[in-house]
Amino acid sequence: MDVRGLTRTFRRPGRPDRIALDAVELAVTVGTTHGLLGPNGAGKTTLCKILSTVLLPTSGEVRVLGHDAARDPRAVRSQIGIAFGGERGLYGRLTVEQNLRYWAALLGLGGRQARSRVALTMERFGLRDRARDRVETLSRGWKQRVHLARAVLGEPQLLILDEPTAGLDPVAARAVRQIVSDELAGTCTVLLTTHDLREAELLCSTVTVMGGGRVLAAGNPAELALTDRPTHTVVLATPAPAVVERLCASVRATAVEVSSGRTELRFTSSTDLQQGIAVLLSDGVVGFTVGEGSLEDYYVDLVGSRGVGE
Ligand SMILES: Nc1ncnc2c1ncn2[C@@H]1O[C@H](COP(=O)(O)OP(=O)(O)OP(=O)(O)O)[C@@H](O)[C@H]1O
Repeated sequence: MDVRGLTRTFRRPGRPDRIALDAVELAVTVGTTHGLLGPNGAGKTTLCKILSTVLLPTSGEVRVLGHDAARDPRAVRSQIGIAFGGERGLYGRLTVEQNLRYWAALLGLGGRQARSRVALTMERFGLRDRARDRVETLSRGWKQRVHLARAVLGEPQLLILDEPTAGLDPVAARAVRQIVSDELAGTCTVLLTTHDLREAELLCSTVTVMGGGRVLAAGNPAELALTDRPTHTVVLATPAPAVVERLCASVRATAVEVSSGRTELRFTSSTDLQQGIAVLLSDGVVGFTVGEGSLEDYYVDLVGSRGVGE
């Protein structure tokens, strides 16, 4: 997938145009899982809609699986699967199996081929015991599985997942993430939008952070997490200003007040971290948690400093 200089402007009668995408560049390697991150209004959904040929770009080049998405939308459509989540696209009165059979028919599959494809997909997504349940009776987590199953029925080469775990409880979210990592990753290219940065770290080999319609950063999540940032952090459970002062005088560390009464010590090497912990323990401070640089910290610094949230 290759996006160059992509711009999308929405005309709004009586009001100034809204530039949803502004000179966006995106390159995703075939067979990998790529995360699209960014605050509300960043342009993620607009970009997904253009990639899936639902929306035309205003200008720029969009190549999906070797085809021009604007000029040759049919070729793109036949090779992609989309899961937008929520209630959209599922028929509540039909059972899980009927929904999938219906989609198989729309894909042009018939008879034995449709039956076996649907059965296999239900098996892969843990839906076999729910096959006869009406979709309207399922919880959001199970509905999301049906969405994913529906999206892969046509054996797409590119799968676009728009916030696949949004609104799910932690157990259901983990089950969906497991399906993405165990069943989908590696079988096709996956483009996933999410606000859950831990999820992006777990599932994506590369991410693009968007803000205000532009690309703010792109790369491997673990590498981004450490860009211009501390490698390790120690958060103290209770204030200990005298100890923190002593520690910062003898070890390469910076102390940041992250919330009232909560101090975070930031280290840029594991040697400094070890020395810092030794100072804390020798002063009798045992209430602290050690963390590593996270994508979330990086994201909050990046997006916060640009003021690109809605
Ligand atoms: N049909 C439309 N008409 C006018 N403006 C639109 C339209 N669709 C999207 N926008 C605007 O384009 C910008 C990008 O919206 P988009 O939905 O792509 O953001 P997003 O990153 O997906 O946000 P979220 O995380 O909330 O889903 C927003 O300012 C939005 O208000």
